Amino acid sequence: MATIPNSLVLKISGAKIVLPINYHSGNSVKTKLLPNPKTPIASTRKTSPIYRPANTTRPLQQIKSSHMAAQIVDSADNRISRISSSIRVIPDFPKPGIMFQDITTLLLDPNAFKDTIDLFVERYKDKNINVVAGIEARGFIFGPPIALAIGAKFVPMRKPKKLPGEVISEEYSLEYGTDTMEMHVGAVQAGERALVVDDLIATGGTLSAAIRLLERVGVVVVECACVIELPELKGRNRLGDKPLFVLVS
Ligand SMILES: O=P(O)(O)OC[C@H]1O[C@H](OP(=O)(O)OP(=O)(O)O)[C@H](O)[C@@H]1O
Ligand SMILES: Nc1ncnc2[nH]cnc12
Repeated sequence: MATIPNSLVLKISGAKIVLPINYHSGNSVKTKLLPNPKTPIASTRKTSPIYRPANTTRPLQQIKSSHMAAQIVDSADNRISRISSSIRVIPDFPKPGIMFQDITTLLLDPNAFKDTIDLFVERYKDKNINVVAGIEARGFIFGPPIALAIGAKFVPMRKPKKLPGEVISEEYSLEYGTDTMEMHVGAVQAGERALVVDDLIATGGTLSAAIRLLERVGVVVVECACVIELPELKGRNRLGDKPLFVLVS
């Protein structure tokens, strides 16, 4: 059986350089090793939304629409374009027709990851926030560094049957079916001020469940923050009067 190479070895001036080879095919993603996002790759984020035909494209759009409440990211801030271009889009994952916004390539680029956290910290450091509520799973990546930097506690909002203590739960609707989010009883106190963090808002069902869960116990939800918004899905309409701050849409 033929062996498929997983790296390319170059010798330049006596130095040996090993370059990983990435394999992509159809809707099964066979990535041996993810590329450094600084390396130009065809699938780097040039289009955004999912849940629309995988062959439609539109130019990258940064945050500047007036209808987006309280969004003061300077569109001239080139950190936003670096963050945007470090997010990889995988067509047809996890199923045909979906353009999956893959933030793992952003995490491979320490500058883009740091810029992402810095932009959130700059926005929230003086907002008297006591709680950063992070949504499983990808909200657990961005939430904790923000919480540490602004001096807030981190509270995980988890999928069912993951938290060992007593929980309160909130059911929410997905595009197909329902899911449940849980939070430990006693993790937050009435009157505390929370920021809800996730990587992405699509239909808004997940963030709206997190808001309900926190408000049920008297927490003030100051804002929701995501790296990515899929605006076509109008998820922010499900957040009621809660402001949503996003870096890339
Ligand atoms: O706005 P919505 O339509 O509710 O979708 C957004 C949610 O979907 C993704 O999580 P997913 O449910 O795929 O879970 P995962 O992070 O554990 O993969 C994403 O990380 C958000 O949490
Ligand atoms: N298009 C998408 N990419 C990544 N995560 C998602 N969650 C919901 N839609 C998504």
